[in-house]
Amino acid sequence: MRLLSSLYLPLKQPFIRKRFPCFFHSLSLSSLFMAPAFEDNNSETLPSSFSSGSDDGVLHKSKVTVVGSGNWGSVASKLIASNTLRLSSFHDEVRMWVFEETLPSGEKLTDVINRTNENVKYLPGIKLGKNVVADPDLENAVKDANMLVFVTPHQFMEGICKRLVGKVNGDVEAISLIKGMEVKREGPCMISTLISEQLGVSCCVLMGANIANEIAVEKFSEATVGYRDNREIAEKWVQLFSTPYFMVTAVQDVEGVELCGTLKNVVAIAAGFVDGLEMGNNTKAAIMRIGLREMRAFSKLLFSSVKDSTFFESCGVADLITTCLGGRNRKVAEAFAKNEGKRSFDDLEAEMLQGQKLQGVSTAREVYEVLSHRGWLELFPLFATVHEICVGHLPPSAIVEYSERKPRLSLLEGSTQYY
Ligand SMILES: NC(=O)C1=CN([C@@H]2O[C@H](COP(=O)(O)OP(=O)(O)OC[C@H]3O[C@@H](n4cnc5c(N)ncnc54)[C@H](O)[C@@H]3O)[C@@H](O)[C@H]2O)C=CC1
Ligand SMILES: O=C(CO)COP(=O)(O)O
Repeated sequence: MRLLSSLYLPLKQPFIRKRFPCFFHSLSLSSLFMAPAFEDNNSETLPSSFSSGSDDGVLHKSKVTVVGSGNWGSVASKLIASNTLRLSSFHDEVRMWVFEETLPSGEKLTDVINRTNENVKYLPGIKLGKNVVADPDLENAVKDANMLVFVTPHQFMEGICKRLVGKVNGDVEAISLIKGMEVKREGPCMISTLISEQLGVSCCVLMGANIANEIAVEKFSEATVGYRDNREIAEKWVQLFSTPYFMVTAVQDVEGVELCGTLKNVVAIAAGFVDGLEMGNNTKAAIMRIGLREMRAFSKLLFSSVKDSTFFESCGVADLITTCLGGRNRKVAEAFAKNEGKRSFDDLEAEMLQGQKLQGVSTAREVYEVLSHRGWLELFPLFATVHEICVGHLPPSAIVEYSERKPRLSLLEGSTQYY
């Protein structure tokens, strides 16, 4: 923790010291040996307006609503709520929209969250902060907000956006924490684009190596905000999420950041197959390496603006690693392979995740649709094979057999055109 935090000292120190004096009291490590961490021009950490204390004397307070209350949605609400209490530029209250459900006790989830200050279903044992107010009414939850944080499983976002058309304030800024995409007749559509287009708002993204249960107990992690052109807004999102144990960096590459978060879930499914078949660490590392290459190639084919350096941020290689080691996609894919594909992902998801949702299986299907439609299947053997295994066209063991398909492999390995 001390070592990781010191990575940020040269740029973040003034702000962090001002806000969290106790945390930094004991930090005195020289950061000299960390210098390479700042050589990358793609990373833009907190700028001066942020570090000079922009919360002081601000006339207009921002009101935050979190749309979503699953595992990550609840942790995001906790992070945000700790900051809105501290920073005078935000209203204290954080409204959290809850997809209402009745618990086995007969009580409504929303009532229990508001009574106990805990999301007993999706994040049991963690206090969210007394200023988090659960609200089952979507329109009511967003009506006064000017900062909207979207964090639901991606398959529900189209419906949510439709319900919100014309219901959000004119001055709203949005951010998506959602890892996934939609595929429409016109082609792939990132969730941040869906939000922007449907609601007429600008939308940043926040992705990273962020297994929610670890952040819930305040274990150190990093995250990446991706923004399009408005750096001030990106600063505000960084401010809203940053804590001593959650270090946020902003990069000007929305598509790159969002595609990293989206595509790593497909690679995590592949890693789970490898684990289920007990193929060992070397095989898993090979899958991760090839997966990272396909992530980068796919992203750059879709958006030429995507930056290579984004793949070295938390949203890139770090998220890939953590998800392939400890994520839900990996875990359920492991069980799928152990059962030799005889039990469906839907079944296993319901049994193992108790209401939490996988994103990797549907993302593999969505990616496959894009690959088929554009004639790119041969270029992305890992992505294609993951989908074919998920739908039962290939056995889980095919996850390493694809490399024997010589034309595919030679394209993947030899091509400089796409990499
Ligand atoms: N859990 C994690 O560790 C992380 C998750 N994410 C991403 O965050 C996004 C949200 O995931 P989680 O918060 O973990 O959710 P989750 O998978 O824990 O929970 C599922 C959520 O979906 C809701 N839901 C069920 N049916 C619905 C419907 N018809 N309409 C709307 N909502 C419905 C449930 O009420 C619940 O809040 C996903 O894209 C995920 O990839 C990103 C980083 C970490
Ligand atoms: O996105 C995640 C970690 O950054 C969580 O991944 P899983 O959905 O596979 O748990």
